Amino acid sequence: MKLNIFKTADEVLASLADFFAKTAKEAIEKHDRFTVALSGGSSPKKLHELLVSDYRDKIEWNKVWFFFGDERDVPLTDSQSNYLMAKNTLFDPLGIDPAHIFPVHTDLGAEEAAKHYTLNLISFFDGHNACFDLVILGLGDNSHTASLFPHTSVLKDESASIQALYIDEVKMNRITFTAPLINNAHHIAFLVYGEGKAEAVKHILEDAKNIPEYPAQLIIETSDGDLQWFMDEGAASKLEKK
Ligand SMILES: O=C1O[C@H](COP(=O)(O)O)[C@@H](O)[C@H](O)[C@H]1O
Repeated sequence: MKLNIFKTADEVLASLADFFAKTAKEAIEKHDRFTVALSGGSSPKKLHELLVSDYRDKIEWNKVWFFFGDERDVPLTDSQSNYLMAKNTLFDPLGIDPAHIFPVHTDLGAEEAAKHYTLNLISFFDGHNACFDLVILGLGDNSHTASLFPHTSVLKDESASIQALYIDEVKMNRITFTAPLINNAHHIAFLVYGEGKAEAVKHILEDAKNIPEYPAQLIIETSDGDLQWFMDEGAASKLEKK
C-alpha cells in the first residue's frame, strides 16, 4: 500500500488525476480499454473538473468505460444520485458516449437494480469476476467507503458482487460493490481530503482491526493489486506513521 500525502487538496487532486491518466494509458496499451469505477459523494467533483479541464486531450476517452462503486436508491435525476453528479461534472462536459456508462438502474428498485448490475458486470467481463483497472473510493467520516457502512450485513459478504441494502444511518437503500469486488481491481485509489476525515483515516490505517466499526479496513492490497491513498495533510494529521 502506498500513502501519497500532499500539503493541499489541490495537490492531492492533481496527483490523482495524473494517476488516473497513467493507469488509463497503461490499460489501453495492454487491452485497448480502461474500466474505472467512480466514487460518489462530494470529494470526486473537483477531480472530475480537473480531468475535464486538463486531460481532455491526454486520455483516449472513447476507450474508457465508467461504472459506479455505489449508488443511492434515488432516481438518476435526483440531486443525491452519484450518477447525476458524474454526468454533470464529467460525462457531459467530455461528451462521453452513453454506451460507455453503466449507471445503476435505480428505477428497477434497489434489489433488482443490484442484480441487474451484477449481471451486466458478468457479461461485460465475459463471464469472469469483474476486475476493474481502477476503483476510486472516498471515505466517510464514519469510516465507510462505497456504501459499506458500519454494522451492516454486507460487510460479511464474501462474494464479488453488487448488493442492495437499507442503511439505517442514512435512512435509505444503497446499492454497493462488496469489498471482494473492490479488492479484485488492478488499482484502488482512495481520495480523501480535509481535517474532518482525519479520525477515520487513523482508524482505517493505524487502529486495530475492527471491521464492523471501520468498514474501509476491508479494502486491502492483494498480491496482484495496487492500493494507494491520495490525501492532504489535514486528512493525514492524526496518523502517527507517515
Ligand atoms: O455516501 C457516500 O459517501 C462517501 C464519501 O463521500 P464524501 O462526500 O465525503 O466525499 C462516498 O465515497 C460514497 O461513494 C458515497 O455514496
